[in-house]
Amino acid sequence: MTSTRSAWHITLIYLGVSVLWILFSDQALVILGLDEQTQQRLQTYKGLVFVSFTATLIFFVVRGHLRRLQQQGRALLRSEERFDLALSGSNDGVWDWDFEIGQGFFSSRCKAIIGYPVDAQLDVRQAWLKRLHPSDRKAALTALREHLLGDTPRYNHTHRIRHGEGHFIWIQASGRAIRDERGLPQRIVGIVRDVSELKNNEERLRQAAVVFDNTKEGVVVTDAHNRILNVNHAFCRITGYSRDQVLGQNPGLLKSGWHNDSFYQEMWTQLQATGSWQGEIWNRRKNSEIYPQWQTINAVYDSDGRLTHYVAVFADLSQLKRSQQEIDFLAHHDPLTRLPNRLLIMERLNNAVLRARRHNHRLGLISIDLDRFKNVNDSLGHSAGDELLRIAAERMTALCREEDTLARLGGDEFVMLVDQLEQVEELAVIAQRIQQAYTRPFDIAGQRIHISVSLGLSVFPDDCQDAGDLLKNADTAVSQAKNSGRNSYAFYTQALTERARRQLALESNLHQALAQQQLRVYYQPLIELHSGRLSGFEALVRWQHPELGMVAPDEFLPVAQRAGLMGLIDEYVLSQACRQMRTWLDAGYQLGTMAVNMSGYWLERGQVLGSVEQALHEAGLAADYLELEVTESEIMQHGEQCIELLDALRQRGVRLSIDDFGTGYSSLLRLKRLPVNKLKIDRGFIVDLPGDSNDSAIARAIIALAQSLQLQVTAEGIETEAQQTLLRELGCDIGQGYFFSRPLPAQQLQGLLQGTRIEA
Ligand SMILES: Nc1nc2c(ncn2[C@@H]2O[C@H](COP(=O)(O)O[C@H]3[C@@H](O)[C@H](n4cnc5c(=O)[nH]c(N)nc54)O[C@@H]3COP(=O)(O)O)[C@@H](O)[C@H]2O)c(=O)[nH]1
Repeated sequence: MTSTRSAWHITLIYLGVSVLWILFSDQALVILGLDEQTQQRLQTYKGLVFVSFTATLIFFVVRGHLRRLQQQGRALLRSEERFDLALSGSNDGVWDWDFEIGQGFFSSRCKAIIGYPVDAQLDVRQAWLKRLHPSDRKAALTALREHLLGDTPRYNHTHRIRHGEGHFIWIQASGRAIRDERGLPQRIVGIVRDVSELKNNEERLRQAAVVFDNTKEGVVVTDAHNRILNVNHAFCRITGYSRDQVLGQNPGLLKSGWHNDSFYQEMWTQLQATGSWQGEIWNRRKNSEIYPQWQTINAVYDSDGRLTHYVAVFADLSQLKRSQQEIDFLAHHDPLTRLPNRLLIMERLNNAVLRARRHNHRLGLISIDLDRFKNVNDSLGHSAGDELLRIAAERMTALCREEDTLARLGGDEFVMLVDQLEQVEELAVIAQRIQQAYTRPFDIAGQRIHISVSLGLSVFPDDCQDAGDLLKNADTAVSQAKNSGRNSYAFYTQALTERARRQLALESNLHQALAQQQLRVYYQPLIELHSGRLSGFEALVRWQHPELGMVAPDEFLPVAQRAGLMGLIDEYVLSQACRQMRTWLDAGYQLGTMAVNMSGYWLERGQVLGSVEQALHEAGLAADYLELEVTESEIMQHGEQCIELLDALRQRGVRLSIDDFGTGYSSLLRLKRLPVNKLKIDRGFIVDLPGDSNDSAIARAIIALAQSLQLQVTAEGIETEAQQTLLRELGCDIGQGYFFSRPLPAQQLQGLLQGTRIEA
C-alpha cells in the first residue's frame, strides 16, 4: 500500500514537471501567440518558475508522505499499546521471533518478566538464548527445534532464565510457528509467563512431601472433627497400624489408658485456647505395647479463621527412655555383673544405717573376696575371669533376700548388705551359704574350675557407728579370713566370731539335744505378795549341753527358731510343765498356777489349741491350772489372729497373762478387748525400784490399770526386799524374782513347796 502510494506521487511530480516544461518551451510560447517581449520575459523567469514549482510540488508530496508515515506509526504504536494493555491483564508477555529478518519483538510485560526496561531494545539472543539456565538450555532448545521441525503442534517449555537483576526465574514459554506455503517456519509467536512462584510452591510442596514421608517423627493429619485424613510412614512404623487401618478413625484409638480424663480435657482446653499443645503422652501400639511419645498438636485455620485441621507430630521416646534408664543404671551398676556398684551400695548402706538406728535393729555387711582369682585371669585370660565373676554373682544373688543387696566393688571384690539382722549369728549362716555356693565347680572356657571365697563380716551397731566404718571393718575382717588360710569367714571382732561359731555349733547340736533329752524344764516360784504364799510356778526351759554346760534360753531359743525347732521345744516344755503340776497336785501341794511361755512361732502356726488340749489331757490337768504367757509385742504383731486364739483358749478355761507388759505399746482399747487374766510388769521397770521415780510411777500406773480392768498383776525380776515391799504397798498381787528363788529343777523346790501342802 505504501509503495503504491509512493509510485503514484512520483508519477504526479513527473506530470507536473512535464506540463511546466511544455508551458515554458519556445514552441509553446509561439503556439500561444505571445509577443516576443513577453516570450523573452517568460524565458527569463522560465527556469526560476520551473524550479520553484517543482520544489513546491516535491515539498507537498514529501510532506504528505511523511504525514501518512507518522499516522501509520502512531496507529501501530496505539495498536501495540492496546495489545500490551490487553495482555497485561493476563500477566503474560508476548514475543515474536521473525526468522526472515532475524529479529524479535518482546512486549513490555515480556520485558518486565525477564527484568528489562520497557523501552529497551532487545534481540532474541540477548533476551533469551544467552540467558537460559545452563541446566535447562539443552531441553529448551530441543523443544524449540522439535516444534520448528513440525514434530510437536506447539512449543511449550518451562525453564529457568536469568533475570535482568542477575538471579534466575522460572518461565513458561509457549508459542506456535507461522509457516510459508512449503511449511517452512517464517516466525514463531507466543506468550511467556513467570511461573517462579508456582515452581517454588511446587518445590516447597515436594520438599514437604519428602519430609512428611521420610521424617522419623510420626505425623497425623485430621479434619476439624478429629478424623484421620493422613498419616506418614513413621506413624505406621511407630504405632504398627497401616494407613488404611486408621484413615477416618479418631486418633483416640491409640489411647493407652494411662492418662485419666482430666489429662485429655486439659490438652483439648489448651489446644482450643492457644492452637497448640505439646507434652509427653503414653499411647498403645497395635501389638498392645504401651510406649511414651513426645507430641505436638497444632490446630490449622483457614484464611477466615475457621478450624480446618489438626496436625500432630510425635516422636517415640521408648528408645530414649531405655537409653536414659541404661545410663542411669550404668551410673549405679557394674556393667559386667549388673550388680550395684560402690556408689549405690554406699547409698544403700547409709540409708540402712539410718533405718537401723531409728528402728534399733542390726545390720550386717559381708565382704566377699574370691581366693586366688588372679590365677584364673593369668591362666585362662580375662574373658574367662569375667565369666567366672558373672556366674559367681548369679550364685550369690540367689542367696539374697529381697531386702539385701549384693554389690560388686571392683575386681573380685563383692559385698552383701544384710538388712534387719536379728542375731549376729544369722550373718554367719549367710556367710556359710555363700561358701557353700562356691563348693560347686565353675565350668568356664571349657575348663572346670574350683574356687573358694574368703568372707569378712561386720555388724552395725556392734562393730561400728556408720556405713563407712562398716565397710572398712568388713574389709579388715576379710583380710583376717584370708590370713587364717582362706576359704573361711571372720567377724570384725574376735568376740563376734566366737559367738557366731558357738551359735552355729548350738544349731547343729540342737536336733540331738531334743532326741537325747538334753532339754530341762526349770521352775521359778510365783509368790502372793500380800501373804507371802507360793501361788504357782513359771516353767522355763534350759539346755544341758554335754560340752558347753547349761545353756540359757536367750542363747539357744533364737537358734531353735532359725532351725525350725521352736514348736517342738514349746510342746516339750508345755507337756513337762503340765505333768509336773499334776505330780505336785497329786502330792498334795496346794498350787494355783503353772505358767508356760507361748512363743510367737506357736501363735503363727495356730496349733496352740491342739497342743494345749493334748498336754492337759495327757497330764490329766484341769485347764484353769495352766496360765499361758504371751508377750505384749507378740500380741501387737499378730493382731486379730492372736486375739481370736486367746479367746478360744480362754473359753476352754486356760488362764492368760500378758508378759513383759509396758514394752509393747498396747492401746488401752485393745487391752480392754483382750481375754486375759493377768498383766506381768516387765523386769525393766522393776530393776531400779524403789529409787527410780519414773519406774515406780509406771509400776503404780500398770497396777492401777490392771485393777481397774479387774486383772491380776505380777511383777517379775524382784531381787530385793525393798522392791517386794514397794510393790506390795502399790497393790501388786504376785511377785517373781531371784529375791524369792531362781528358776530351779523340780526336785530342788521341795522346801518351798512344803508350806503349801494340804495335810490329808
Ligand atoms: N517360749 C519360751 N520361752 C522361754 C521358755 N523359757 C524361757 N523362755 C524365755 O526366754 C527368756 C529368758 O528366760 P530365762 O533365762 O529363763 O529368764 C527368766 C528368768 O530366769 C528371769 N528372771 C526371773 N527373775 C529374775 C530376776 O530377779 N532377775 C533377773 N535378772 N532375771 C530374772 O526372767 C526370765 C523370765 O521371763 P518371763 O518369761 O518374761 O517371765 C525369757 O524371755 C523367757 O520368757 C520356754 O520354755 N518357752
